[in-house]
Amino acid sequence: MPRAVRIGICGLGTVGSGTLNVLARNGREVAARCGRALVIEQIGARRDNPNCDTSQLSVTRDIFDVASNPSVDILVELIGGTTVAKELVRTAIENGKHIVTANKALIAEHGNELFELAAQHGVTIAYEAAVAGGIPIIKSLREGLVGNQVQWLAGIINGTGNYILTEMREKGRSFDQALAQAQALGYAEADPTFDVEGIDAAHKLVIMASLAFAMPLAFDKVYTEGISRICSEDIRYAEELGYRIKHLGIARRTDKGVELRVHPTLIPERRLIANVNGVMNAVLVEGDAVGPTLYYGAGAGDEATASAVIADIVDVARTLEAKPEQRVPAAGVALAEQGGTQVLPEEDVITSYYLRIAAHDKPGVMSQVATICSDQGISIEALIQHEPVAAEALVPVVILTSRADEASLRLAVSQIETLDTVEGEVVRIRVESLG
Ligand SMILES: NC(=O)c1ccc[n+]([C@@H]2O[C@H](COP(=O)([O-])OP(=O)(O)OC[C@H]3O[C@@H](n4cnc5c(N)ncnc54)[C@H](O)[C@@H]3O)[C@@H](O)[C@H]2O)c1
Ligand SMILES: N[C@@H](CCO)C(=O)O
Ligand code: NA
Repeated sequence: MPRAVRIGICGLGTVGSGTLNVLARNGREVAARCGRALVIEQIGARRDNPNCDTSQLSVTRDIFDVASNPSVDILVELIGGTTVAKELVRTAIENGKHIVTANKALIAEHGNELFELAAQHGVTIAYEAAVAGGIPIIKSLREGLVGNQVQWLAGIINGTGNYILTEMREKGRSFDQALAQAQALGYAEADPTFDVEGIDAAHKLVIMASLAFAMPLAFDKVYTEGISRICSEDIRYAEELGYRIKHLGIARRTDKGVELRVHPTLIPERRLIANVNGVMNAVLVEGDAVGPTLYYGAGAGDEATASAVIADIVDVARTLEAKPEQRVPAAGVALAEQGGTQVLPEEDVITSYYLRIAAHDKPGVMSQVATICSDQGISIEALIQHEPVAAEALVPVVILTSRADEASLRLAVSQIETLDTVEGEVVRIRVESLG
């Protein structure tokens, strides 16, 4: 029997406490599967967490004690953020420790540099919990789909955002009420604007894209749009047209580069992914050999995320004595084998659009809108016009367009907004068939 693997856990919040609790419950079976004992050598936590029991464990208030503890083999970083966390991970790597992290911000923004450092020191960085919580999507992309050229992937990869959209649609809750609930349940980031403005999803998207397309992490190149401007009437009108609004991260291989985008999206309601609700996440991956595959599960929460953290601990533990080149590379390929980061400019992305126009109830509006669209090569595929709620009130006109490039659509929208018969900004949301 190989010697026990010694684990140091930094951060005892939602995920840290969840990890301790799952290990306390399932540790024996996990160790049996791993083929070696798992010992929690040290915990680094600012304060005790009443949700877990550390009375039998060695706890330090200084997380850097864990990074320099010669008895720790694997440092599990669960503090979040990109400043102290980066310093902690760098220090631990320089001290020869393997890293397990749930921190997508850290990997997305500093992964290129940290992978390089880890390679120099012959250690690995595992980050399954960083994307889609408990769903083993990193392992699927990096190992299960290794025989494929991934064509595209699309995912609901922020549990908080999906929870908010679901609560708004199903229970008529306000955006703010639903967000407060997601925070109380431990789903939201320390700064919840990361969730609602799409930053967290962008972090996760680039991590998946780097694995799917063997490219360096390119967080600064993701087009990012959040859900904070989605209102309940758009959710309702989308339903009338047979669609659901979901916040998607999409990465697609094209001849001109890789599309990397996060934005609210109308999806046909018959698609499985359109029916992924609450905190659940789902990622669709289209491989050239396998075809479409779908991964579904809890994208956030203490024990669901702990499931991924523990899977990583076991992966690292199983290859603790292996030579670095015998391990699955953290980036999916050796860093020298990564291709370029040619990302398609947003102006060139082609999709259909949902447009909502607030129009005065006067003859001729529709023909003016149709002419503007047709001048840009855009046709109108569906249209619904609602009754004004009161005499003189504005009429919501909802349009689904044909596929158009972003630049043409922008031009059409700006012309529609200048019409005398139209008030305010046109609401526009991309539409994807995902078929
Ligand atoms: N909550 C989830 O569902 C979830 C899911 C997947 C990934 N993540 C990621 O996991 C990480 C942790 O998230 P969380 O939800 O557990 O956050 P959290 O805020 O609940 O926990 C973080 C803990 O780290 C501690 N901490 C921060 N800086 C510290 C320092 N310098 N020294 C000692 N302790 C320090 C905090 O006091 C807190 O207890 C983040 O990177 C997050 O993005 C969270
Ligand atoms: N805040 C994140 C946690 C999981 O990464 C979410 O809501 O999806
Ligand atoms: Na995961």
